[in-house]
Amino acid sequence: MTALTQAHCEACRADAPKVSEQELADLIRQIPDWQVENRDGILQLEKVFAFKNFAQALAFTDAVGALAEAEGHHPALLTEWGKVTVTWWTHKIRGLHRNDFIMAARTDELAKGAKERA
Ligand SMILES: C[C@H](O)[C@H](O)[C@H]1CNC2=NC(N)=NC(=O)C2=N1
Repeated sequence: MTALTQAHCEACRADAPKVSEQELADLIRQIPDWQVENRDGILQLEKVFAFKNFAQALAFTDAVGALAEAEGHHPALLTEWGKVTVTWWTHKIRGLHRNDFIMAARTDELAKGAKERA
């Protein structure tokens, strides 16, 4: 299986299966800093990224947005002075798909790059 950071999203269909409990347990271990949130029965992956100021937070937001557009899979983004909250889930299936874990891992890669450029 391709490492999450090297993987790409598959086109997600409304009848795609959510990750099983076992898959969730295996996948969350690969992105240990992310929290699994349950919002109205919808499982989501969430992480807060810290930055020196708003400009860096905004630049990271733009980078995540570009990744989302490239992969056709989009997060919720809350951009504030010095921090960005990123939330991934698959709207079509109202839950978590492997795509969400791929995008969380690739979001971490972008954050590393953002901090190095700081
Ligand atoms: C038509 C478009 O490709 C779909 O609506 C995509 C867009 N981006 C998406 N992003 C996420 N997170 N979940 C989806 O179900 C989804 N569907």
